[in-house]
Amino acid sequence: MDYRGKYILAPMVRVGGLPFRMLAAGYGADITYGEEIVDHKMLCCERVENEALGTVDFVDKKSKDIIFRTCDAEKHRVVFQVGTADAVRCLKVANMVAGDIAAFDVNMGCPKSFSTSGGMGSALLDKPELIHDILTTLRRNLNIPVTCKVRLLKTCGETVELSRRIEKTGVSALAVHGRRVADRPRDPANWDGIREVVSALSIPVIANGDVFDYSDFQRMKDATGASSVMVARGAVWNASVFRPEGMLYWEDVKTEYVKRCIEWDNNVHWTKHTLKAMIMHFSNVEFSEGKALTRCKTLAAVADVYGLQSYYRELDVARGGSGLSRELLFLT
Ligand SMILES: Cc1cc2nc3c(=O)[nH]c(=O)nc-3n(C[C@H](O)[C@H](O)[C@H](O)COP(=O)(O)O)c2cc1C
Repeated sequence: MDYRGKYILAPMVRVGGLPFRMLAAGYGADITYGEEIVDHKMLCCERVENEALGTVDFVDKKSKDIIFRTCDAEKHRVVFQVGTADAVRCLKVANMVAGDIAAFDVNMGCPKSFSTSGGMGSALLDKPELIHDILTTLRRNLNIPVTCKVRLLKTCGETVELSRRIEKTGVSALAVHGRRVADRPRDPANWDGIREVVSALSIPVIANGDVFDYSDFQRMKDATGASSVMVARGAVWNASVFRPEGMLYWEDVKTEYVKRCIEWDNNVHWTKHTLKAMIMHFSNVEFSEGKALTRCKTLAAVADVYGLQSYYRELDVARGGSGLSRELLFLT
């Protein structure tokens, strides 16, 4: 995987499933990260080849929930992001997925308590020895690129020092979210802070924070000197942010997203969550569309809200009545 000159879909919990990644890639995303998945959760999974859908699924052995779904078409660009605080567990997860992905990333930036309370996410930023242990273990044992994603530390000097230590582990790239742990999403991302890291390192740096428009990708590259640029919220609000020709109307992008969810038989709860995140930016989930979505219990019902019931049925028939048709049985 070459990390230079790439426009990248950021990891996003409950958003970055296969349908959203394929949607973003269709609009031009070069690399697409999956959502962070905690190592313990992955270790309860088994790898299943889903012939009806043409996907590889990592399925929880007990609940049968699909924890990670991918497919051949994205194998060269999908990055699996793990939440971990332990090198051995992390390597076990990496070995499970390495044959199905392009690169393996460790989340060192999440400030949410569900992550930090387990010593994961941004809690790792205070533990450079553990970071070293995790990254060198992965590097020694994997044949695919290993990367990590961090936030800025309290001072520029601290961020640069940690970034240099990370570089020494042999990672292929470092993603830097230009906010500190205490910053809120509404606080402006500190592009100058990212530039300091870029100046100090030789490996590609992926700059992240406050890209909302296609022109922002180049603006951020120019301002930071970063090799590549990553976008999160801008992509949720309109995944066609990756289109060089300009963004498409957000309602049309939303309908395309529903089609991708039907195509890849997405979990209905995740589908609704992402659609609501899209709606919230431009409108209000208390309006009729949001209320109709809240009532949906199946993907077929979501398809109905967006006038895609025949699309849903066509795909189901084409698959000879697989996972989708099972869902329809519940409806009748
Ligand atoms: C809905 C949502 C979910 C996120 N989940 C993750 C995640 O799983 N892993 C991660 O490293 N960062 C996660 N983030 C942080 C983003 O990847 C990104 O660093 C942050 O939103 C800043 O980029 P932006 O200004 O383009 O939104 C998430 C952000 C959002 C909005």
